[in-house]
Amino acid sequence: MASQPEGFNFEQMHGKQRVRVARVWKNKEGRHFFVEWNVNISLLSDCVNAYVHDDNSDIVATDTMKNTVYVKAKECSEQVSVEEFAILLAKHFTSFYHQVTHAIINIVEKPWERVYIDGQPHEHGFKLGSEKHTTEVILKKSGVIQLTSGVEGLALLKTTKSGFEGYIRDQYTALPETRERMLATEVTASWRYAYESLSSVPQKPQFFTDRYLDVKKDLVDTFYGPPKEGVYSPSVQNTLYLMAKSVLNRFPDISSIKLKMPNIHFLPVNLKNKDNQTIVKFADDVYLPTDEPHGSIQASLSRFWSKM
Ligand SMILES: O=c1[nH]c(=O)c2[nH]c(=O)[nH]c2[nH]1
Repeated sequence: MASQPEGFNFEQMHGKQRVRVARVWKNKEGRHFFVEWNVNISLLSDCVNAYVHDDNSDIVATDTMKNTVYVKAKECSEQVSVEEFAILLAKHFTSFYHQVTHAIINIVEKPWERVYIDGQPHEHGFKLGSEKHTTEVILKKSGVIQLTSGVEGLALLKTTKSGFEGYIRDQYTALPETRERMLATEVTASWRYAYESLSSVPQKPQFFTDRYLDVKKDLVDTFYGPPKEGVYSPSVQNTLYLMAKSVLNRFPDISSIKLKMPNIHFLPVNLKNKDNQTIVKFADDVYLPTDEPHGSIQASLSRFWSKM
């Protein structure tokens, strides 16, 4: 929220970060459903008087914001997706408080998954998976919405069908060109939905959870290619682009996608002993895994116009 106290340009917002909540739902058959969320709230309201004077009368206390997360979780009698929960919080803050003009809600869902015992789904047992489902909702009082979903920590690796050739070679270059290498990354993706107003957001229960799983599958399938033959990657850049393009081609209600794909290096191992005899000669088999330094490659792709 921008304002001009005492002739200055001034921007401010306040909120509560890292509000952790877990919620259990039980169906009639006795099956339990479980989520754990880490919620970040930022509210924009005209509370310049709190900064400039000692007048807090326009402030929603951040402690109140924290309590609201638990009240709203309690009120969700049916299971909701992380996107739906972010939207209902944003709706609450922008409608309940006349002072609040915008709400920004970010949530990261911890990847608890139902456990399977001897192939059978457990009724109330969960284990921690790997990648995390994220969302961001920016809602204005008018109902104008920006809805983004994403995935964090999606670790992917393939042991062949990757190379890197034809790059600038100069006196600083040591890297040999190759058509045979390991390709490993940890994808962070966020995609923006084209829904522009609260009233156009799909209401179907679990719509956004299904969409999250479908987008993730599309990203993963494009990275690997078909199970038998795979697909050759000439660079992380090209693979990233194909992944982003595939998502936009498949999902008309997604208007843009941003991908971060660090190039996590596995270094070939070649070892000589003290007498200069080779004891390990690399043949695309023994690697030194590293996590730093790593290449950092990121891009975003968006439509010129919405397909919806
Ligand atoms: O796919 C790659 N992209 C790069 O930009 C790069 N740079 C590098 O050293 N190795 C690679 N690999």
